[in-house]
Amino acid sequence: MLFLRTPLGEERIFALQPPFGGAWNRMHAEPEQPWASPVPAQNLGKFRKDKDRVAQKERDGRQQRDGTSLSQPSTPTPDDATDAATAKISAVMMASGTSDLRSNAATVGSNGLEMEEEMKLPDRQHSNGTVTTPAYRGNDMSVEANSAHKGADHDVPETTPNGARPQPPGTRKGSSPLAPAFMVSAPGKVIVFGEHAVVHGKAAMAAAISLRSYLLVTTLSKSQRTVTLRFPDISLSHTWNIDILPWAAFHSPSKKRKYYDLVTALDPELVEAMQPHLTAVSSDAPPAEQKIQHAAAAAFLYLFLSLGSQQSPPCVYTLRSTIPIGAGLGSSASTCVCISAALLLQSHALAGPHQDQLSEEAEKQLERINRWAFVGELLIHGNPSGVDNTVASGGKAVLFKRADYNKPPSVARLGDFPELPLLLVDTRQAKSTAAEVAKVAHLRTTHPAVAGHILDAIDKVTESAHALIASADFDSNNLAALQHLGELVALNHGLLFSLGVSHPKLEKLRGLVDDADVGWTKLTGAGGGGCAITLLRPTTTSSSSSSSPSPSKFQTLQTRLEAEGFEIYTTTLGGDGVGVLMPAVLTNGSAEVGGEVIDQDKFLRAEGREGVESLVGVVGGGAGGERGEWRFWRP
Ligand SMILES: Nc1ncnc2c1ncn2[C@@H]1O[C@H](COP(=O)(O)OP(=O)(O)OP(=O)(O)O)[C@@H](O)[C@H]1O
Ligand SMILES: C[C@@](O)(CCO)CC(=O)[O-]
Repeated sequence: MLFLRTPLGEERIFALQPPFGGAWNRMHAEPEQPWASPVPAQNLGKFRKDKDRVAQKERDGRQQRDGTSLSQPSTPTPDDATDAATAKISAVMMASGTSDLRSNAATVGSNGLEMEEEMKLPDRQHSNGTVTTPAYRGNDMSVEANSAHKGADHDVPETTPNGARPQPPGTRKGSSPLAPAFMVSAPGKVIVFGEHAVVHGKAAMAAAISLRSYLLVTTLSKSQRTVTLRFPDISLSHTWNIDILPWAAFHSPSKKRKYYDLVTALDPELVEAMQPHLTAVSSDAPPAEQKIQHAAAAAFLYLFLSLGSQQSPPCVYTLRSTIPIGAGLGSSASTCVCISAALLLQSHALAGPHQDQLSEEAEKQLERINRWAFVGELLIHGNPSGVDNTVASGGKAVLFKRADYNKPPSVARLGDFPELPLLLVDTRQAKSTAAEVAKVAHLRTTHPAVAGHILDAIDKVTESAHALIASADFDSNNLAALQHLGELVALNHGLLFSLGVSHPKLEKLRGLVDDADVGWTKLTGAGGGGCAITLLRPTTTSSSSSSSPSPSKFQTLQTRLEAEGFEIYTTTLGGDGVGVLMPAVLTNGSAEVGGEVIDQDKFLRAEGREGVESLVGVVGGGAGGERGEWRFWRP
């Protein structure tokens, strides 16, 4: 039987900050947008089962199915071979500290992004007397992408009437080396209190989990004018020709957004301009599968067109996740955070996380990533509150509230976790967040007074839980305190059930846990399937450290849960948010000089969740501890 734990291995939950209001602030219940992708449950279930099979297919070199696919980036040209070798050498040199590519960092702004805000970042005085300018130095991830970028910039011809800048076939760019591959990673989350109500302006309490998505960014030879997605978890593999993408629409003066803008809604004209480039994605896949793939592709493409430029380096973006998809654990938000962070890094709009980074600087970078991740979530969910991407960006635990969608949300970081033993179980009934959120919006239209009261009641539950946990004398080993919190958990579930977002499998799960009398259970995330959390009851009434029900009770429960086909997850609560591995090289006990270079092939070949974690996991490595090569923005 497994628990959610803090990174220190303790079972804890949050010490909360200032009180939050319960006002009914906003009815944010627009109908689902046409580009949002309700994900049919049965298909997501299939994807989860098939994850490894799909990865195998990728390994077997399955060809892309879409009509617009270009040459497979994995088939190297002689130029590629030279560039790839150079990139590997650069990566290893960087990893072993024998190369200083930082001097390349001076070129900025060639990506079309506005750079003036970045220029305002304060220089930092180090204890040794040196000063670094955060955007361009330190352990600066953005630097290396620059060389490829600059080369592209020089050779770009005038635009054609449709705004595209065609590349003459066979054109050989300048001889700058390829940017080494790098990775980003972001966590999933559990919502402890307040899901759905948070979409309607109430507060929610949520924490990062240790299940994560990992995105590998591999730069191609400049002679290839392509951008490729390889998302094997959802059987998506697609290549676009960079030069024919709708840059003119996205970069017209009235449409172009700055990398630090707060974008709270999608631009329908831009969504429209993207459509022809999405229709070719997985065009021969079954419709339900295609919806899932289109949602992910749309999120990527909108961000790529917003943050990149026609001079963006040709790249392959390979994503693998250990988070079950459509299970309420924030898989989409984690994906969007990875994409946002990678594109912002490539656009030189972020200083990579580095030692001695000031808290406010880290916060600013995270905010930037989070804002664009929210835009990705708009494409997948239609109407997200932003809590998932906020946790996936910043990690740890938060009390989140978005009263006004035109303003940034209020986010109180919950720095300290009181002990709280939780059990996380997945019904493996896949669902669509967009569909569940739309259900609640519909209920608000058909039964406004009743639905309004239910949402208000959820707000009160979150408020009470916050007050309880934040109180100085809260002790999760104390039965009375835990009983009180547990009752709030059960109340929250009952209210979510009333909103119509539970599922027979979630009720079955709850029944089994109730029968075992081990604690209090609620669904977590959007519901309609997916996961539930159980706050475990202590076996003793004393404040002893043994706060869990007896092993035999657990054993019986575990057997019964597994017999129903439910899956019990091991994870820790409150870990780091988005992280960067630049270059994509890990020690991994490798005999390779400078460490093991993580390339596409190795990454795709990693077997399942364990394989991904043991190859690249932010925690994993030989001793199972944190891998020091991963860096995080830590506010
Ligand atoms: N590993 C992944 N690879 C590619 N795309 C993914 C991946 N995980 C999620 N997605 C995208 O996100 C969508 C799932 O989002 P959805 O909101 O329905 O589930 P969730 O984020 O897991 O749950 P919740 O929002 O309740 O936490 C998928 O349809 C897909 O488009
Ligand atoms: C159901 C919901 O409240 C949580 C999904 O994880 C939706 C959202 O907040 O965007």
